[in-house]
Amino acid sequence: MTAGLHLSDLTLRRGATPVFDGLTLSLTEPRIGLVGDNGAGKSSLLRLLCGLERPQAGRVTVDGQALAGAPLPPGRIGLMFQNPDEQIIFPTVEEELALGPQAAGASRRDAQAAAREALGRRGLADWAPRAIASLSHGQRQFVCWLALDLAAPRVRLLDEPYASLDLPGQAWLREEIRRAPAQVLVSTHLLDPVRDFARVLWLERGRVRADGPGAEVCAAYEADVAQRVAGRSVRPGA
Ligand SMILES: Nc1ncnc2c1ncn2[C@@H]1O[C@H](COP(=O)(O)OP(=O)(O)OP(=O)(O)O)[C@@H](O)[C@H]1O
Repeated sequence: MTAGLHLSDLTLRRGATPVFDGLTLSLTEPRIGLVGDNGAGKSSLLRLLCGLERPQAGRVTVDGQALAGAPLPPGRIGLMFQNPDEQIIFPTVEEELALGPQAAGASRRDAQAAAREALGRRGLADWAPRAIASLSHGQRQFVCWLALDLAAPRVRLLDEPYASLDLPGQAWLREEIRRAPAQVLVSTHLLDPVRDFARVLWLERGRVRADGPGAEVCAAYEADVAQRVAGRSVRPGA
């Protein structure tokens, strides 16, 4: 088995818009960051890696198994969506968190107990019966992370998980990611959470502009943005 995520010669188009054209990557490091401007292709890459998006050409394998065709065994790979409302399907926190353990074979009762235990361990016991609709956007992002943690896939893909989190929430999630017994890929516009990652990819219009240690790649991206700002050549989603 070839452990990790491998993309070979991948082409993705959306209508007339080319997103990736012949992208080849091997992603095996335990922590990988994805940075880049709006529209660079970060979400598309994560969606391809978990099979939510099908390429027009090329191949994606997860731990040696091709994504096309049969679904992956449960527990292999999971996505924390950029928008929590696209991820959450149940009306209460406890029900949502119980989904992962139930899918892995736990009884409803044991799954709900696991959900309460996970919340209690984090000082959030009172969240169990709460209606999702009563939570803020950032609080829903916590729920999405906890749901992924309880589902415990070997690979976790996080799409802008810091987007709505306050400073304590960002610190909390960084620590959760640090301790997670899984390979974690994080797409983010906040660079600090990935600066110390062994590997960060800077995507630019569907291509890898830089690939290397987080500190170096983040500094290069910041320098490029500073140069564009100084040259008045910034525009949204460049
Ligand atoms: N639903 C869609 N329909 C058509 N084109 C899309 C759709 N979603 C994204 N795209 C296009 O695909 C390309 C890659 O978008 P993607 O969402 O992957 O970028 P991103 O790097 O995640 O951006 P952001 O930082 O804004 O989340 C862009 O050109 C974008 O306009």
